[in-house]
Amino acid sequence: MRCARCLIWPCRSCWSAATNVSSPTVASTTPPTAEPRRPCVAVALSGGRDSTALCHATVRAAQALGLRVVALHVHHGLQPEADDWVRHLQRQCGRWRRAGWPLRLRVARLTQRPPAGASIEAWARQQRHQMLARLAAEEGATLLLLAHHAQDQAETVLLQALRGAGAAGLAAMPASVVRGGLTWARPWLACSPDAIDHYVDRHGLSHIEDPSNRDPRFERNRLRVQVWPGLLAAFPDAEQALGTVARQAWQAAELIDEVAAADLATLRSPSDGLDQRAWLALSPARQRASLRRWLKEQGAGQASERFIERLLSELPRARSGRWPVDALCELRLYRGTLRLARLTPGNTAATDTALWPPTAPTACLVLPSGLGWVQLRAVEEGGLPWSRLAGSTWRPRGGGERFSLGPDRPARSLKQQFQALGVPAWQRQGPLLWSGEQLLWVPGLGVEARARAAAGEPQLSLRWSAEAPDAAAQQLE
Ligand SMILES: Nc1ncnc2c1ncn2[C@@H]1O[C@H](COP(=O)(O)OP(=O)(O)OP(=O)(O)O)[C@@H](O)[C@H]1O
Repeated sequence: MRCARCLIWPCRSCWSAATNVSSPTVASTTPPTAEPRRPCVAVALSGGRDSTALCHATVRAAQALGLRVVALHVHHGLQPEADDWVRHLQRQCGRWRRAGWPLRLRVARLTQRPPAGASIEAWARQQRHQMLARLAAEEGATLLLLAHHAQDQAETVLLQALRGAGAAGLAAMPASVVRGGLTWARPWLACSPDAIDHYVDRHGLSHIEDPSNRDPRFERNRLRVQVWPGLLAAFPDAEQALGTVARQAWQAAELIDEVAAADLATLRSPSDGLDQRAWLALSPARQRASLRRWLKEQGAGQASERFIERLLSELPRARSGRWPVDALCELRLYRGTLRLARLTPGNTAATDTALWPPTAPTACLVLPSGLGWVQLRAVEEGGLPWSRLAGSTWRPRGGGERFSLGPDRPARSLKQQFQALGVPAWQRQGPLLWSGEQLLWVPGLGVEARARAAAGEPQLSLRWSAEAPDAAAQQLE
């Protein structure tokens, strides 16, 4: 029997190491099922080709090893075909179970909807991961398998590179990571999709085709359809080479993090702030790394490259100051110590003022209340007057708003105008800019006719996006 590291068929020692299970009597929690208490492996099963193959291979191996398998499927409630997929999985898993295989299917349906302005892809991923972790815990599984393969990994490296990511982003998806007691593993991360195809054909496996995998609104699909075939034709080894980039970036990221941790041990003030003088004594590379790690430890998330560079240029001369990190927190320098201040709902006004209205035309700004990001650019005509920004506010679409495309054109509903201009659905979800009760600007439609700047007046154009243009590296997918 081949081992998981050699792909497709796992061996007893791999399962034992990954599940941390040394004897069949050990199971972490009581499963809500009448199954005998055998160690349990969970497989994240979308129903697509790869996870179907992984589930099939896992159950075959598990049967020989005396393990039980639970296939976890998350119904996002976003696509009309999703109910059919569940029925397909129930039939398929039912057949395998009747054949005596130690398999059980758990399906969970998400009841929440993505908030207005959020990236649907990122929201679905985050919700799916939460749900998978919960179901795995309920089933007593300490190992969860995902079916990403070498091409998925290569695509992730490329996408991260195109976002300008550093080592942590280029490290792409880890082959295995432990979170909250659950090991998330990708046993096929070095496996080519052709090998999976071959496996699917050999075992005559049926699987679903998710039409959203071809939707060009998603950057991964554009890369897969428009770029990947040409790239492989010109560089046949691209998949392996990009996999190597990921592994090397992972090692580099680990090293950077270790150095940062050691530096932080000497930089931290007694109140968990950052000592400005000690920090300034470091080399710029170590300043960057320690600042990033400290911000992450403080709960500020992954700081953007732009933000770190700004601090590196401004902190050496600063005696005091405030730097907004995002809508929820800001960095404050006072008496030589940097601290992260969390802006609670009671004092978010401070954040809003810090972030909006902006003072420079080239900024990329995070909007308050998770409404996304906006980029500004000075323009000569057809823009919004700078003077209109004072006192302006962002609000999600409420329904009933009317918008006029030109001075002599009638005001019509946003839906009609979006349709008239062929604005894609994802752009219609952005927030609207208001001045009191006057609508100023709408993503995809632009400046409202009555708000447009006169010739010669200083003016700007706006561009909205749900995600930060240099979005932070996603470690899980
Ligand atoms: N709805 C879901 N429920 C459970 N697991 C999922 C779901 N969607 C994705 N996954 C897991 O995440 C992996 C990667 O997701 P991705 O969206 O790239 O795959 P897919 O195109 O939906 O299907 P597949 O990888 O099975 O061909 C899947 O292989 C699967 O293990």
